[in-house]
Amino acid sequence: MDSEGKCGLCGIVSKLKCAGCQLIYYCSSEHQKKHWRAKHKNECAKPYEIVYHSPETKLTRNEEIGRFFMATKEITKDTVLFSENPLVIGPKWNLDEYEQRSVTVPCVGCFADCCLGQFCCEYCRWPACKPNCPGLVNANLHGLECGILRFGRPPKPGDDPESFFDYYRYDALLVLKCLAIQIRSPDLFDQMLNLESHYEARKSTRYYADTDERTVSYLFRNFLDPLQKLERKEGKVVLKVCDRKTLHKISGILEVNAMVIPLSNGREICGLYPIGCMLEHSCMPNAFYTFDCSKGMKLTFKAGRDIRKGEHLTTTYTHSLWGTQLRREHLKTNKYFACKCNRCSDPTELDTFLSALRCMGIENEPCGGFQLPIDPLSDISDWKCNRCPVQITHDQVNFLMSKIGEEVDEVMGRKSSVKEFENLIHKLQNFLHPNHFHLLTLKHSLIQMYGHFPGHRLSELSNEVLLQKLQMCRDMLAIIEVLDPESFRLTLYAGVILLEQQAALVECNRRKLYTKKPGTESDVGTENTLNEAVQCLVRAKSILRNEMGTQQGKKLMEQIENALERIATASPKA
Ligand SMILES: C[S@@+](CC[C@H](N)C(=O)[O-])C[C@H]1O[C@@H](n2cnc3c(N)ncnc32)[C@H](O)[C@@H]1O
Repeated sequence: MDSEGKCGLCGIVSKLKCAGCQLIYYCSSEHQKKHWRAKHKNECAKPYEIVYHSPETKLTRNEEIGRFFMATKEITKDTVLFSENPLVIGPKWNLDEYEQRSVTVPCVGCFADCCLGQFCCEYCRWPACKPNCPGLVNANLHGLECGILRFGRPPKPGDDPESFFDYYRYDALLVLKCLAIQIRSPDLFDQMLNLESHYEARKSTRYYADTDERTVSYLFRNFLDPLQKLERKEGKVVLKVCDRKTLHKISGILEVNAMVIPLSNGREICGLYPIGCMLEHSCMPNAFYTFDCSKGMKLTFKAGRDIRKGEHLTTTYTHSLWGTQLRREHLKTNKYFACKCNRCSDPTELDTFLSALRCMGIENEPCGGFQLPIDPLSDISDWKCNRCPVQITHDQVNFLMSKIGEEVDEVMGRKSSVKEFENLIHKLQNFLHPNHFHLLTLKHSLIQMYGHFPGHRLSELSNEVLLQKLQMCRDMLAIIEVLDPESFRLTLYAGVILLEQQAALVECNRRKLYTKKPGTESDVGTENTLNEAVQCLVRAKSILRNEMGTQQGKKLMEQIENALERIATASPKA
């Protein structure tokens, strides 16, 4: 029987198919031509399609996920899925209190660090890195909002310093830039407003209240009210769409869709990519993206592993090394959905035990088992031991986790000593599974302190501590292998561990110290230790290949090359 499907343009059931991709049906060649010009020429032959849920396109509906990408054929690992230039880029829209009151701010032209009150754009007086920064006259950068910012009344030198922080709220700039898109292209503006904002759900949150004061009222008070006053006076309209609801909607769109772009100066900015943001979330995704800072922050999505026909293309919106409860809370609060992926659904998190707590047993007599959530997809689930009948309530788990979280943040947030890290790890091991994500965070720092901190250089470490460092590296890599089996997400994190593992192995070799063979109880000779060190570096080089656009990736690669050279020089046969 001939196959049939709904016409890509009008939805009538038809038999004629696009000869190129064999995926889209048409009722007539006229509709095929129209659809080709309007849309399909950009999609044909691509190994995926965007599945819409709008009534006009009559394609598969998925009310919960909304629009998403689906593979229309097999896709092999590393295939470039698409590249896209940003619709808009700008300073981060979500600054913490410290950032809101910093005198170092991003240049409005190029986002380089600059000092409040030093240089500025000669038209709107907003801070710039230098008076002739090329970004100031670039229509896609500062050109977008400069005309509106000129309506403001900036503070003058000698004014109360508070008035500078209050006036130059650069976290509101991205919202203003998005609003200004309508001046350049009403179509692009409509496309932007068509992105998901979760406007209704967001209305009852504290983000809405914060945005109302910090961004919406601020923009009207300083720039948009004066602009609208002039529009009324002169009978001309610059911004056809300019109301509080639209600004809130744009804020929601940024919250749900904007991507964070790390710059080489260490600063982070945000970009909106209307195609890129269509990928749905999974805590075990199959695709990843990189930014090319030399090409206007062009985004490129690639397949992280082989993807089967019919699979949704997925990326991660949250932190892969957080435990399930934290990831799900983050997604719920910031992206307004409850993740139900395989990893979230499994109490053991794919046997990593990343969130597991030690069971205290009956009458504080530990049974050796671990407490895991009974229903990991419920926000109020109680937990039960995987060995004895003891259960603990959701409130007890929450209380313990928030106390532990505070202690970890406190130690991580300042220049803590090796001893302080060691002590906290020692203490938390009484409550948490050795793989618990809080312990991983602390151990990832500690392995970088062992070998580098004064008094703890490699040659100064005792044999016991050196072997401990090696073991921590091996344990962490084993977890990463489960959470990122194809090595495309946790690459910098893993690269650092591999480099440290290599350093520990080289030192073991120098001391003629035998190490445990991974996964067994037997020891490994020293010549194998050096081989293992080289393998670590080779693996690190391979997994870092997609990080070469980042400053951190380049720096790490340089350290890896140097380490390889050192080993080759010291032992030409290794
Ligand atoms: C960046 S947008 C993705 C595009 C969106 N689906 C659309 O139609 O505009 C993120 C939103 O998509 C939905 N979403 C993404 N991944 C999801 C998932 N795994 N489960 C449920 N909803 C998801 C949520 O509504 C989320 O706030």
